[in-house]
Amino acid sequence: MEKQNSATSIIRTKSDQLVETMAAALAAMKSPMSSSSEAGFGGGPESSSNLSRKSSRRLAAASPGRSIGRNTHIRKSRSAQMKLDLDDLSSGAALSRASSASLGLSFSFTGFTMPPDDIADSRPFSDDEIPEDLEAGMHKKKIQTEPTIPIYLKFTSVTYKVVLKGVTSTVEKDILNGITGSVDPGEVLALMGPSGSGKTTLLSLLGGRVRVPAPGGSVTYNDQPYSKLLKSRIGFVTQDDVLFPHLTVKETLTYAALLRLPRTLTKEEKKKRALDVIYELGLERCQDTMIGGSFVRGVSGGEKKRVSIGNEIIINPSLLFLDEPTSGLDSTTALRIIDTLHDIAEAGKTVVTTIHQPSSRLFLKFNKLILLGKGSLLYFGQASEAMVYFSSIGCTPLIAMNPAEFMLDLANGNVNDISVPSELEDKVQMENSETEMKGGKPAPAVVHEYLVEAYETRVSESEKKKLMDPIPIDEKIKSKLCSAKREWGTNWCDQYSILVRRGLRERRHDYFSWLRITQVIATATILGLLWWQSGGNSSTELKDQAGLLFFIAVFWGFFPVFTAIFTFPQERAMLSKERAADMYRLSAYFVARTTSDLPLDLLLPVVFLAVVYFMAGLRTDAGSFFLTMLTVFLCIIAAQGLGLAIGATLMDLKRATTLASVTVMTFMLAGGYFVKFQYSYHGFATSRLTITPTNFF
Ligand SMILES: Nc1ncnc2c1ncn2[C@@H]1O[C@H](COP(=O)(O)OP(=O)(O)OP(=O)(O)O)[C@@H](O)[C@H]1O
Repeated sequence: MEKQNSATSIIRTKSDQLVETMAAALAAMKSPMSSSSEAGFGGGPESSSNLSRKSSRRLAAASPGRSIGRNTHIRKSRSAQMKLDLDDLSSGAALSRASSASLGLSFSFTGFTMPPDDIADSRPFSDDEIPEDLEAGMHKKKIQTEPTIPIYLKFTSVTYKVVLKGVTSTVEKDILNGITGSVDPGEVLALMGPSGSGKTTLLSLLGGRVRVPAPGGSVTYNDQPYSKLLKSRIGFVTQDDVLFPHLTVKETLTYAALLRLPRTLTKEEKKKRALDVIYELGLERCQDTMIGGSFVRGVSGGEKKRVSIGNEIIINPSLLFLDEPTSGLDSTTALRIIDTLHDIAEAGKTVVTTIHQPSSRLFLKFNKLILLGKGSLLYFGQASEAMVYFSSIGCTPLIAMNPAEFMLDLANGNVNDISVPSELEDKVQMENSETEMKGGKPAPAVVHEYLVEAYETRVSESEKKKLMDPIPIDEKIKSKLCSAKREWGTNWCDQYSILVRRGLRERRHDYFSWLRITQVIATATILGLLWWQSGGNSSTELKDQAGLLFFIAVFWGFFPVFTAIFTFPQERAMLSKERAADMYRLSAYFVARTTSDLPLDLLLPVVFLAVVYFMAGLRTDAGSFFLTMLTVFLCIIAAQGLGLAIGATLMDLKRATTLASVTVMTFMLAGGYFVKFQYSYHGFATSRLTITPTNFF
């Protein structure tokens, strides 16, 4: 009681809170071992789980109600600070929680309501005192998301192999060896492990992104196998941000909303949803900035990642998968993203994310954890109990370490600063050289084998049994997941028109690129000067004009084939991402992509011909000019169609380039033959050469 009173007095003023936080930091720094044990390190497994239970109780207490007003995250931070008690003061986690709460991105999926007393208490603080959240912005609005069907994800003994074809032989490579686990709505499951341990493969399998070859084991969603109907309930954020570089943040999210949201919503409502997501993810300050790419400077890495997340949460998915959402980001931005995920989960969604090397603050935010090593399961369970488990099998850190770092070291077989069980030490002494590394430590392979075996014998079976338990969900809701019809967000025509508009916006810079325009005008002018007023009736003059026509045919055969051939291979990643999310019909995409470039692709030849035709002094009547133009158009359409077809068939840049070269050579030959034909057909009878469709056919 006394403790509580003193805690209350401590939290009255802001400066007191700072002192408190500093005290916790000092305490944590002074005794690393003790603080580490409190945060869940080897020495104090109990305290680890206590701590995590405490923090989750706090989160649970904070969730109901969920009213979001101005400066939600400020309130959250104040509220979190106010809830510090003396027990927490001595713990490193108190510092972690206080700071994470004060930095945290408030997300209205969860909402956050301060008890009335807290609100009253918070008045003395002025908003000016709180530094503005520069990266994430302030979050003021609450997304009105419809309730989604909760999805319980279970996976048992998931195995996955690939066949590697060599020159002389084929080998099977095991990527995943019997991975079992589960995650419920409201939870965040983290898949952790060293590089190449199989995190992305497992995530892709769980997200239904890897279908061939069929994996072993079973993956169920509310006890049902994967079906295409789930696509609209699953959000999948890939490791690389697959976004159009020339669209702005707002355009990206608006087009996603227009294509993905159900027909029941009006266009205006869909646009509003996009804006809401922008505010929710703190992207309002960069909403009109281009995404950017290799050649265009755009939004920052953290903002790009948030746009990718926004692209998926816009559909209000029941299940959200993320592949390394924090890689390449600083720890504060990473923390904000994980906070966002946490908030999404609290709104009843199921979240699965891979993570490379989380800070201890991040690590504490995960509900469940899967630790993988070389494709095998080293741990599955509550993240807060992972340290308890490893200490129970005799592995504890010898120095203060971030729990994630400790586990990754273990998964890599690096036990330099880790105490290993006597059983493993004995093994090293008995078997000697092959199993022993420098300094008497066991070799990584031995450590890996020990960890896999330990998990198999101590935990695996009981976890598998737990997965047999029925999920606490109504049969009606369960059946709803399977009975729903696959529905497109919009009809074919709307999909077509949205894709055309999006294509025009994305490529507006290409169309009006001065480089391209200058290239065409400069070529036309040079040709015009070389063939300046070349008209005449002599055979030499006609041969001369034949050369010009050959050049025009090759130029307008070459140009479109090369641009068209790369169209589909270049958008391959985007196409597969969007098709995997059932955003539109394949036919709508192909027709839109094929036709959207055409008007602007036909504009340049008009400019080109207007310059060359009159400079070279070809036949000057309108009929001849327009027929020549029509012939060039037909040439372009044919070349473009061919280029698109090749690109679409191959979907591979390297092969497409080879085929493009072959096609261009063919065009050159065809152009040569065409001019030769013209020449011999007209002979010396015509005074001027003109390409006309009649001659062409
Ligand atoms: N189709 C494939 N063909 C050959 N090897 C593959 C294939 N898919 C995955 N692998 C291999 O499987 C292993 C696991 O790959 P995965 O991408 O899942 O690892 P990861 O844990 O996500 O790695 P990272 O953290 O570096 O992204 C790697 O060694 C990878 O080379």
